[in-house]
Amino acid sequence: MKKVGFVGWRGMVGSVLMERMQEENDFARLKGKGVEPIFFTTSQLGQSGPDVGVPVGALQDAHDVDALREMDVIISCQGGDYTGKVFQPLRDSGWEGYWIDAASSLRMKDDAVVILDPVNRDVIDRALNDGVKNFIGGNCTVSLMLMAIGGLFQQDAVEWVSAMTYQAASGAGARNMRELISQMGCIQSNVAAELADPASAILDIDRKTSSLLRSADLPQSEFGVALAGSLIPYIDKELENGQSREEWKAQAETNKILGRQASPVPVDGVCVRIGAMRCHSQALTIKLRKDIPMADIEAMIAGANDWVSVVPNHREETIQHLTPAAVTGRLDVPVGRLRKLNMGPEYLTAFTVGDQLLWGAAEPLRRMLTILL
Ligand SMILES: NC(=O)C1=CN([C@@H]2O[C@H](COP(=O)(O)OP(=O)(O)OC[C@H]3O[C@@H](n4cnc5c(N)ncnc54)[C@H](OP(=O)(O)O)[C@@H]3O)[C@@H](O)[C@H]2O)C=CC1
Ligand SMILES: N[C@@H](CC(=O)OP(=O)(O)O)C(=O)O
Repeated sequence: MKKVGFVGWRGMVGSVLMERMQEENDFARLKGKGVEPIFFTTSQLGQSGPDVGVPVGALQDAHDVDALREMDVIISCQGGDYTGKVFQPLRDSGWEGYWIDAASSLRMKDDAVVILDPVNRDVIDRALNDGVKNFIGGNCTVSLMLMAIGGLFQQDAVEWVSAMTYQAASGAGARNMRELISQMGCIQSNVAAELADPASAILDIDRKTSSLLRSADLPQSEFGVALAGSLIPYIDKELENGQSREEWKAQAETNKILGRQASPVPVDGVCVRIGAMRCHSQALTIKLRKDIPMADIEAMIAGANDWVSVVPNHREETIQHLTPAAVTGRLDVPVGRLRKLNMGPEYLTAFTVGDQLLWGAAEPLRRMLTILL
């Protein structure tokens, strides 16, 4: 009997993975194929495993290399620190199973493939043929950009892309999502009396709110500053070249996913945290290699995979279908605001929204497991 080990299954990304696997009946399918799921923990050793519709044993120790060595496949949503501690000792012990990971630590290693199968199934299949054993989920923003405009890359129509992002609180973690809502609540309650009085002066409301946004009274232990009523134009660590690490990932991971590191397409922009819950949005400026008619561009984009759709570039359709509120919790990746820019017929703009916990994190891992088993 084959064994799949799950680590990090109760965290935010792991919970979405569990939800998706149950929605798709994956555990029953795996059971039918003689595959046993084993659940690991870093903090709840011996407690009962989750209810996933098939019997699972007690939780095992996620740091026990001997227990991990029994697995044919390990899927980790536990985070980069865990991968840093466990992955190499496990490989050094001679373990030859498949390692599937949500964390970024191993993404750029030569013996790892960044997985996004609707976009790079060919790269994944080649790697499997070549005996590659490490399959790592991509950065959420990059994966969602490629789900959206992968069709243009498929046709080699893209000379460069600039992605200006609007990233949700969930990308920073569960505690940050809670803090965003707490900030919103705090802002509202600070001016509740004025809001209840239609005669109150808007500039008084604004003054009180602005002062709260800059004060220590606003909950900000996670973000360090206000996100609600504001934004944060910096995500991840600072690099010496002036990019944030999140911005650096755009070109590095896009080209690795596409298997074109030898002739990379330049991708760059500014990554910004905004007060959305779990959908990342991106405004893209795309320099095409040549002038392509809009109808052909829309067909290339819409035909690339089963989840992308083109939203007509009209106000009503846009505000109904191209927002985090509309897309959250769904696998759909709408792309809209498509038009040529004043700069010339090779300059295309687009706006896209995607759930960063689904295609941005859990779904590529789930599908990789399905490819393997
Ligand atoms: N957040 C995101 O948007 C994305 C994250 N990733 C990557 O995925 C990895 C995991 O991220 P994320 O899911 O946000 O991490 P979480 O912090 O939500 O979960 C990580 C681990 O924390 C432990 N934990 C401790 N207390 C709790 C609690 N109360 N509820 C749930 N879990 C708890 C769990 O381990 P245990 O059960 O062993 O105690 C859990 O597996 C990271 O490497 C991240 O970089 C990748 C793409 C997007
Ligand atoms: N950095 C992303 C989330 C994330 O975890 O990215 P990565 O998997 O590349 O570390 C964000 O904040 O939105």
